[in-house]
Amino acid sequence: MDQEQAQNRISELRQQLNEMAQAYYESDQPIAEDHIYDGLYHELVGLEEAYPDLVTSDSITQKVGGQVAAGFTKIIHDSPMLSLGNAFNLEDLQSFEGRIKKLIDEPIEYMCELKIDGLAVSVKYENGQFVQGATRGDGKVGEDITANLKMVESIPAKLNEPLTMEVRGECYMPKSSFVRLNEEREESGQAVFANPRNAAAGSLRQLDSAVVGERQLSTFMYAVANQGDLDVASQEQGLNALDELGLATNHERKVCQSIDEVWEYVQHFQDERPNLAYEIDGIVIKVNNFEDQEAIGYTVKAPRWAIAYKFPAEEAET
Ligand SMILES: NC(=O)c1cc2c(N)ncc(C(N)=O)c2s1
Repeated sequence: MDQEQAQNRISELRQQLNEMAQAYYESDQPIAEDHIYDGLYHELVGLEEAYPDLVTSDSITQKVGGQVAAGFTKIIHDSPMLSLGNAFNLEDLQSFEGRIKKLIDEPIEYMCELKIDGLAVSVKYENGQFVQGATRGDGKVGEDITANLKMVESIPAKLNEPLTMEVRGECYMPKSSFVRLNEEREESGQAVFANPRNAAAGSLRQLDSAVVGERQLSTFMYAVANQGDLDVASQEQGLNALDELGLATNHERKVCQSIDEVWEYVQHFQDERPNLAYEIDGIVIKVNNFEDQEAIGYTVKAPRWAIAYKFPAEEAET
């Protein structure tokens, strides 16, 4: 089923379910057997999970007992969750370095990290306790998914140190969990997810956090938004500190001394991609030293000291 077919079926289901609900809740004259209503409702929930872009706040699945559920409360991020500029070849990476060298005299060290194909999340700790989880949203305003992120095992409820800080990372569904989930959905006649990223997004948008617990989601944390109590001078030190605190980071990272070395890393993981337990869609390359990052600065929507190398789209499997 493609997105258009899904949209049509979703509209049909919403129309039918709204009529049934109105008859049931408002005129107390059910016009359909409960099991018919439940079947249609179950199909709609499955379709909306598989196509999170088609969920609308007025959908009956967002209502509890007849009125629109609060859904997720909005969270204004303390600092914006920025996007990344893109590079598509070695020349783009060399141009990236050229721009930086105009601003920084001494030799530049890069940190290369796998670009995880999931959902960006913000996780806040106060005195070491997990207190709030949010989606990226539009970068400035996200959704409070604290209850859902509490169900993600790799996000510790308590850090190894009583620190107050905000950490950001990617929540993803491992490939094996994605395959198993789609097999289960296929068997129960529900729409399958197109890819692990949609499956993670669909799961984290669930109002019922128990569902999240069944989905084997995981995370790789990759940035400290406000260093708070953390005393680190580089991305490398920052990630090592997150490891020591008990947070999950991705260990395929590498400090590189030149763009040529970055390019070798990029080529290696372009080949390694099918063997990873999770989907990646590129490599994130960052200036390692935090003082250099501050000197290089930001554009309106992205850091100048980082870039995302995007892998070419995979050939369709023949
Ligand atoms: N939009 C962003 O800033 C980022 C997005 C991602 C991503 N999807 N995966 C890994 C990293 C990383 N290791 O920094 C980043 S950074």
